[in-house]
Amino acid sequence: MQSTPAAALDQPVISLRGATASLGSRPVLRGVDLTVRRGEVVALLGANGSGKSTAVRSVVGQVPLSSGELSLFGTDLKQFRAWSRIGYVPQRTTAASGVPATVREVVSSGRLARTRFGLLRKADRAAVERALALVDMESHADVSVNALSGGQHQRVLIARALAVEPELLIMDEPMAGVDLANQEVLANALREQVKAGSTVLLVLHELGPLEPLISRAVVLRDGCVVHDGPPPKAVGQHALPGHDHVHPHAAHDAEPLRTGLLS
Ligand SMILES: Nc1ncnc2c1ncn2[C@@H]1O[C@H](COP(=O)(O)OP(=O)(O)OP(=O)(O)O)[C@@H](O)[C@H]1O
Repeated sequence: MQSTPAAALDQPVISLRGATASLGSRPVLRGVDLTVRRGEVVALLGANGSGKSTAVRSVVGQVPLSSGELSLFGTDLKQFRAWSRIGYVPQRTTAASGVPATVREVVSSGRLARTRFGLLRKADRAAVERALALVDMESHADVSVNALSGGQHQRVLIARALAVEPELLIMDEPMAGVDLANQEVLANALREQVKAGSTVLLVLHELGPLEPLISRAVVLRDGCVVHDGPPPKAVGQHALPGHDHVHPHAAHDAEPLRTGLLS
């Protein structure tokens, strides 16, 4: 990870203020405020279509805001160039690009943002090996990505994002379609990253094995933030799939907090 001047440590890593964005003619973000501070692990939750992916895609500059403000590491998006400080794992993709490539080659491609002229030096190669080890894929390093299972693809994509040694890791539904054994490997990899001081923003459908790592949850509904605080605990009947969540701190007569977390 790069060293950061002390003054910059106080700046939020992500500051999104009053963000609005549309896809086609559809308003998808309708005034979203999202702050992620250094060392936090923030889960972005909400029902299908509530705007979670759009929010993180706007954070990484893939969806332009129609209005509002976004700064990364204290720098306005328009001036921000330090993309190698951010590792991004998009939603539902595979590590295979159609071009024959090994696991190590795909993970190495994640390191290119840190290199000059695309040349991997010793430290770069070491970072690639560390990333492979974090997701427990060293033994598959020379295997073609075309021969991997869905869960292994996800591990390779996460290793590709980790190879850049990001200060901020953004992952969009990293556990989607991943079996339990692979989920455990990913949860361990994330735990190591958090221990090393990374800041993390995760889009999640349910907290699952990542729950112990989450410091704060932001819940979206119809493109608006409806909760920003402690992660909701799915308990009893509400832990069953299909149930809306009731927040444990809500007043007795309060409306249930419908996160869509488990729907
Ligand atoms: N290219 C597009 N053009 C128009 N509408 C879109 C486009 N992509 C997504 N949408 C719509 O924008 C809304 C928000 O989508 P988004 O993917 O951000 O939601 P999400 O909360 O991440 O959902 P999911 O949990 O299903 O991934 C959805 O209603 C979706 O149908």
